[in-house]
Amino acid sequence: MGTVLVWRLSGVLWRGEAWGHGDSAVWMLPALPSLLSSEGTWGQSCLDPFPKSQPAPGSLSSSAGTWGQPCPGPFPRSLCSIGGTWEQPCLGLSPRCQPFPGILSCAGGTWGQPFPAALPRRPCSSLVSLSHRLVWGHGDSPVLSQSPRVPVPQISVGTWGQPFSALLLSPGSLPSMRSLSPRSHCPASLPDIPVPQTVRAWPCSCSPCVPDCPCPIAQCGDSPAHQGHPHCHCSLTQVGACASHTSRIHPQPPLLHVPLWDRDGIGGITSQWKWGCVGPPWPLTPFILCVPQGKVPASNILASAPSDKNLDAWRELGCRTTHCNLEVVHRSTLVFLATKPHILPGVLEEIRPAVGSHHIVVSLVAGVTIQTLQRLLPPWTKVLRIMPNLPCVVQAGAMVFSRGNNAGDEEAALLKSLLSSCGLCEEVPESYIDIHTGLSGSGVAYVYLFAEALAEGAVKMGMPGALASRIAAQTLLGAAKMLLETGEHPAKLRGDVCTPGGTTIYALHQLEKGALRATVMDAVEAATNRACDMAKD
Ligand SMILES: NC(=O)C1=CN([C@@H]2O[C@H](COP(=O)(O)OP(=O)(O)OC[C@H]3O[C@@H](n4cnc5c(N)ncnc54)[C@H](O)[C@@H]3O)[C@@H](O)[C@H]2O)C=CC1
Ligand SMILES: O=C(O)[C@@H]1CCC=N1
Repeated sequence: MGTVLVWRLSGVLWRGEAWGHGDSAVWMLPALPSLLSSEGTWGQSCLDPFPKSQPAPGSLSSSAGTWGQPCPGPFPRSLCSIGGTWEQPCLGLSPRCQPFPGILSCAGGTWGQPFPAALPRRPCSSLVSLSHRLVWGHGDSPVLSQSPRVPVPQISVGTWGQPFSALLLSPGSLPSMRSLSPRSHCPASLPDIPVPQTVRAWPCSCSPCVPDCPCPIAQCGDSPAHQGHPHCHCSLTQVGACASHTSRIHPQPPLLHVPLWDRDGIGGITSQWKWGCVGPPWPLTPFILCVPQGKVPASNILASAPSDKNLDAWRELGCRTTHCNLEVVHRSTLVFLATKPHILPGVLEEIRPAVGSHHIVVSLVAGVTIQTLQRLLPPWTKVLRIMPNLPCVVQAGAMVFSRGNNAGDEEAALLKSLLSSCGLCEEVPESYIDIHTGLSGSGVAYVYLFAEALAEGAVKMGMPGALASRIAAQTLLGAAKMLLETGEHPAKLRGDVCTPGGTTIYALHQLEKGALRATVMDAVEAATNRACDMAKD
């Protein structure tokens, strides 16, 4: 339990209860909405440099002291996160704070227990929005289970590395731990999360050490993208030759030897292939997953979502479903991410500990860049980003995709081969993906609007609505088919329709007066910009 203390803050004397652990002693001031440390705010961006000594006698939680006891010595830079326990001095590198909220005790560790794996070294996050989740802030990571050893007096809403909210809950109002856990839906039989078991130097090529290495990323260790970079061929000997590398630690991918897939060459997928889909919209994803084409048996597809809303429809197709995202990752090798964009970071944080080097993760989430996906997933993850459109459902879709650092020709060819049955599928530079979203992913909706308007015009002139809709759709289909089959520019085909002085040119005149062309261009631009902006949200 914390100690009751009087503390001077900004010239005002406060009586508060002090408690804390990890990088900072924390002064919990009942009168204030946040947890304040003497040199900062709990959970806010770390002070840099971090104070090396405790600010006052009676402060808490040093490596040598215990919770709630005065600190007998200098404050350590941080408590242990690699190779030791929370309440022992750090044995290795320690991050100052975790950027990702909600990671459970650093991928598998428990409160007061040794951590099984290295933690990612990343800068502290700046002040960002609150997580929706309730967490215990502790040490370098939020912890979702109550420590039996440390009677933390309060829980607050927030996450490590992020500001705590004004709300402090009393112990009596604590929700049950089960409801706090993102894994609460997971079956008890779920295998252990395969966290990396070893920590050793990863072959790397910091430019000061190995200037001729083709790896383009200079800042080894500080850049997640560097770790396991496919173009990095330096040997461990070279790494060892570099004094500045000896202290660098890179996580290794989990040592899993799961057969990837049985196939007869690229694209010859057999029924062994295991697909997973986290956050499945209906009906787009199952059709992208080739269920109707029989490329992948429905029973090999496992989809997860928190509610049954969309899952019912998946089950009707014969797919398996679960409410546990981790289960999808555990049981699949190809994992599609298809949640709404704002949900995705939380989902990545949840599945991250289970992602191994055998997984191929394909995101179809609009606006979320490969860089973001790679940052939020382990450094060895093979990431691809794809943007489909709704007509994939009738095998007349238009898709583009790009690959991340670890995805090679094989993964790209595999994806293309599988998804080609849903329509056009092209690999493009990533910068085209947002444009494709504006042109085609969203573009389908503009065309539907146009189809609706065509039909309504006909209804206004006296045609029954159902017939008008069918004719409008057939008109669009035929016009699109001619574009594709003749290869002509649309302006040429439009000219072919216009009889001089006839009906079409009168209609086109009206459309030009309504600025149809400029409006549609504006629409594509708006959707593209929105996709770019979503990446920054
Ligand atoms: N609808 C379309 O035509 C296209 C959609 N997309 C992308 O597909 C994604 C889904 O879009 P919508 O069609 O609006 O989807 P939706 O709302 O139909 O589906 C989202 C799914 O995510 C599930 N979900 C919510 N929270 C979750 C969690 N924590 N874990 C796992 N699943 C969770 C929901 O239950 C739902 O099944 C978006 O990222 C969008 O950008 C991409 C291209 C086209
Ligand atoms: O409206 C959206 O954000 C998604 C992306 C493309 C189509 N629908």
